[in-house]
Parts: sequence; structure tokens; C-alpha cells
Amino acid sequence: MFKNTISNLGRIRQVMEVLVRYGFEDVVTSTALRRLVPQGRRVSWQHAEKTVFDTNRWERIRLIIEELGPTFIKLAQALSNRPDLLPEALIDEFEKLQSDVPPFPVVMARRLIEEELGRPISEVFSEFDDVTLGSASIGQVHKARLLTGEEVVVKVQRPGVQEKVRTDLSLLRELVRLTAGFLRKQGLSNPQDIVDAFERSMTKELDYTSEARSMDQFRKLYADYETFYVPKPYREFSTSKILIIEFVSGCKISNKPQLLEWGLDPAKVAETGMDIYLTQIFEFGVFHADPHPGNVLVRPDGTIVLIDFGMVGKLTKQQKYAFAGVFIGMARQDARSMALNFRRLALHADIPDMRRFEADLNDLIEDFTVLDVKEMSMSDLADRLQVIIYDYKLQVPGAVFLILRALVILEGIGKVLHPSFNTFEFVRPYGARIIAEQYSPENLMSEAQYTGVQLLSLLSTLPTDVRQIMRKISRGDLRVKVELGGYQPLLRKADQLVSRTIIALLAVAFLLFSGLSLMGRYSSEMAYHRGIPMLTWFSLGVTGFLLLVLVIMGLKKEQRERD
Ligand SMILES: Nc1ncnc2c1ncn2[C@@H]1O[C@H](COP(=O)(O)OP(=O)(O)OP(=O)(O)O)[C@@H](O)[C@H]1O
Repeated sequence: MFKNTISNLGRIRQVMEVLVRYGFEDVVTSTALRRLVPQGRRVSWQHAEKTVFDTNRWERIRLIIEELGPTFIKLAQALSNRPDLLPEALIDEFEKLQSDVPPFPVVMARRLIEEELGRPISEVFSEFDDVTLGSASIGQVHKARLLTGEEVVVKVQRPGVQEKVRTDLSLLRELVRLTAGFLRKQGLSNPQDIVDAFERSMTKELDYTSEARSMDQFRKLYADYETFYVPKPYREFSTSKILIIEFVSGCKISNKPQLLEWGLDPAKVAETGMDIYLTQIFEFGVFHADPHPGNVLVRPDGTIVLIDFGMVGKLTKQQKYAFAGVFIGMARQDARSMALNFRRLALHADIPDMRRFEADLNDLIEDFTVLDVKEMSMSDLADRLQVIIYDYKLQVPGAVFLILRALVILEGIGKVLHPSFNTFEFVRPYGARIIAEQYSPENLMSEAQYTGVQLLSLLSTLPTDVRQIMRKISRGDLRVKVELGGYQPLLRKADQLVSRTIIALLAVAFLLFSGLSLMGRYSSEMAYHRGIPMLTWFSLGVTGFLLLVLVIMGLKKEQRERD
């Protein structure tokens, strides 16, 4: 750790100077950073140069980030999707951060491509356009043609960007370590986790082979869709630093005059775009996380094309159901269902006052139900939901914010194409379909299988655990820690839990017995015609009864929790 501080010392001091210059000397004086102030110099060494800003605290934080460069800008942009961590005013500032960066010289791009391909450009491309199609903090894009004739784009990383980001990430870790106490006071209890998550997403973005894999995944998922296309990545020519992709010609989805010129109905294009997005979220649970108009193209035949798969979000099946449940709860004006689904969605849901939580959700529902569908706006709803998530410190998966942001961007595009475009009209049927899917026989069956496997593993470890506890008791080694205060409800809960576990174990045992007896029966050809034996019927009946008891106990528990 200390070694890291020394190796980053120059840059850390640079950061400290920037902090002081923008009026944040308290971050230096009240943290371990003060130990790094050069001997004989007071922390306010920059006061003479300190620019007096008329700007507020949040704006000055943005200016600091801009001055610190690309890694910090990327971090701030990623955090601008996390209203559960940062106040709204700071997020508004972070959204202003520009990612437009001038291109780097084409000779460097050519050199890197040749190094990565291991051969001259002319051995792979018949044409290579030196003018870039676009450039950002990580890389830039050139148009080219393969020797085989296909038109392609070549994404090339900025030379040294991987090393630069790695150094900045280590610096960031150091800064977070040195200012941990200060950050905690600002309400950020887990800054290292944030850096970890950021590092994971940056590592993916910096590896173009991961982007190529995402493109192939989407190409497979949408192979049968005629209205949606994902360009093909040429993986044989791609590495972590260069990515060759099929060139697609089309216009930005927001270019209404061009769509009209091609004879396309803009409202229909908006509808198709939204449908494609909602299938990603609610059907496949994997979605393109950055649908700004530059990344959504339309071909003259109306096909929607997505480019730039550097950031892809994912929801597990359970998260998908819970997310849909929040929307459906709202549509049905059922605050309780909304609250329960929020709790399912949160990673560490510790909502001390469920009644107040429900009341807040109810306020939101009431505010929205007085509106006509046409007046409802996704961005208003996203704002309200984000405030609730922030207030209750619900740690919902990052993908949820990416979805809300994507829906807001898509709504913006939809309104450009068709003024009365309404996101809710599209979301509702998807939500309803997902709820139906959740309770489909196949899903219930797979849930039951999952529970069965868990119970079996519990059964397999239980005897060992019990034996260990018994051994400890006989040796007089068993220590029980009891904390006084409010233990009665806990004991009651534990008692109920033990009863439910025993019933579940019995149900599994009877079910296994039924299965085994049937297997034995059907393995003999002669016995096949004798039908199902009485004993199997009996054990199936007992299993059914035990399951019924479990369901009733579960319902009662839910009822108790609601009350
Ligand atoms: N397959 C493609 N066909 C045609 N043009 C493309 C293709 N891929 C990229 N482009 C062009 O290159 C530009 C930059 O591409 P891309 O968005 O993938 O790069 P990026 O470095 O991730 O940029 P940003 O982060 O700004 O979105 C696009 O806006 C588009 O104009």
C-alpha cells in the first residue's frame, strides 16, 4: 500500500493542488492526505493562486474532474447513473461532462493496427480512410475495406490508454484509501466497492474482444428479427486493442427529415425501436446500455441497427421479474406490491419502516394517476423512483439505473419522431407478459427444481453439521452468544423457520421415495402394466399435503409481515 502511495506521489500531489485550487482544502487537511503535504509548506500553499469561483460546490467538483482527465471523467459519467449514491445536483453536473476528444494522429492509428495485426495494413485492407468517423476517450473509428471487398469500420484504441487507465485506477484506490473517513462522512460508506465496480466495467470497455462477444451474442438472440440488425464483428482480425466491424449505412434514428425522405413513418420507427429495446430488457435480460441517437441507426428499409456494444447491462431472471413487478404494481395502483417488488430488487434491502415506504410509493402512484397517459413522462417517473431509491438507500443493481436512463433517452427520441409518443403504453404489455411468464408452469417447475436441489444439498450437509454440533456439546466446547433485547420475536422466527425446514425436508423425502419407488417399478418390463402402486400414491399424497402446509405457512408469514 505504502509503496503504491510513493509511486503515485507526484500525481497525488497534483490532485491535492487541484483540490485546494478549487476550494476543497478541507479534503486535504481533514484526511490522511495532509501527511503528504511537502515539509515546511502549509496546506494553503496555493491560496495565492486559488481562483475565486462564483460557482457552487457541485460545479467545482465537475471542474476538478475535467482537469484530472479521462479516467476520472469516465468514473464520473458512470456515477451519473447512480442516484442511489450521489445527490441529484452532483449528477446533473456530471451529466454535463463531455466525452468528445479530438482524434489522435492517423500515423499512430496505422502503426497500432499493423502491430496488432502483425502485418502491413495493405495485406488486410484494400482501402483505409485516414479521416475518422468518430473519436472518444478510449479510441477512434476509421472506415476501411477488406481485401475480400467488404466495407468495414476499424475501432482503434488510443496508444497507451490501457496503461494510463491502470495507473489512474491505482491512484484512485490510493485516494479513496487516504480519504475513506472523509468519504464516509459524506454518506459514501463503500467507496472501494465503487472503484471495484468501475474497474470491472473499464476493464471490459478496454477489451474490444469483449465488445465483439457482446455483438455476437446479440446477433444470435435477434437472428430471427427482420426489423433489427447488429453488424457483424470480424473476430479473426480483432484484438483487445482493435476491432473490425461490418460497416452499416444508415441515418441517426433522430434524423426525422431523412426518415421521411426514405418514405418511412417516423412514428412506426419509434415504435419498432422501443419494441426492440423492451425485448432486450424484459425477454432476454441483456441490453445495450447506451442508446444515444448516435448509436441507433435506421436503414432506408426501416431496419433498426445498434452500434457500440462497449457497455451492455444484464438482469438476472429474478431481477427482471422484480423490475417488471414495480411497473405493474404502479399500473395497478398497488403500492404494497410495488414495495415488495422493490425489496426483491434491492441487493441489501433493509427498509426499517415499510409503512412509510409504502406511503411514499402511494404518493408517487397518486401523482401519476391523476395524469392523463399522454402527460406521463418516463423522465419524471425515473426521477421520482431515483429519489426514493436514494432516500431509502436501496442498493438496487446498477443495471436498473442503466435501464431507466435508456428508457428516458428512448422516450426523448420517440418524442422527436412522434410528439405524442408515450413510453408507458409500450412498457405495460411487456410487464404484463413478464408477470404471466413468471407464473408459467415451466417457471414454477424450474423454481421447484431449484428449491429441491437446495434442500437436497441441505440434507446432504445436515448430518455432518449436526454431528459437529453434537461433538462440540459432548466436549463441552459449544459456545452460544446471546444478545439481550428483542430476542423473543427472533426466537419465534427461528422456531417457525425450523418447523418450515422440517416440513420441507419431509416433503422432499416423500417425493424422493415416490420417485424411487416408481423408478423401481418401471424398470421392470412386467411390472409396467400393473400401474402405480398404492404406496406411491400414498407418499405423493403426503408430499402434496406437506407442500400445502408450507404454502399456507408462507402466506401467513407474508400476511404477518404486511401487518
Ligand atoms: N458499424 C458501423 N457502421 C457505420 N458507422 C459506424 C459503425 N460503428 C461505428 N460507426 C461510426 O463511428 C462512430 C463512433 O463509433 P462508436 O460509437 O462505436 O465508438 P466509441 O469510441 O464507443 O464512441 P462513443 O463512446 O462516443 O459512442 C459512430 O458514431 C458512427 O458514426
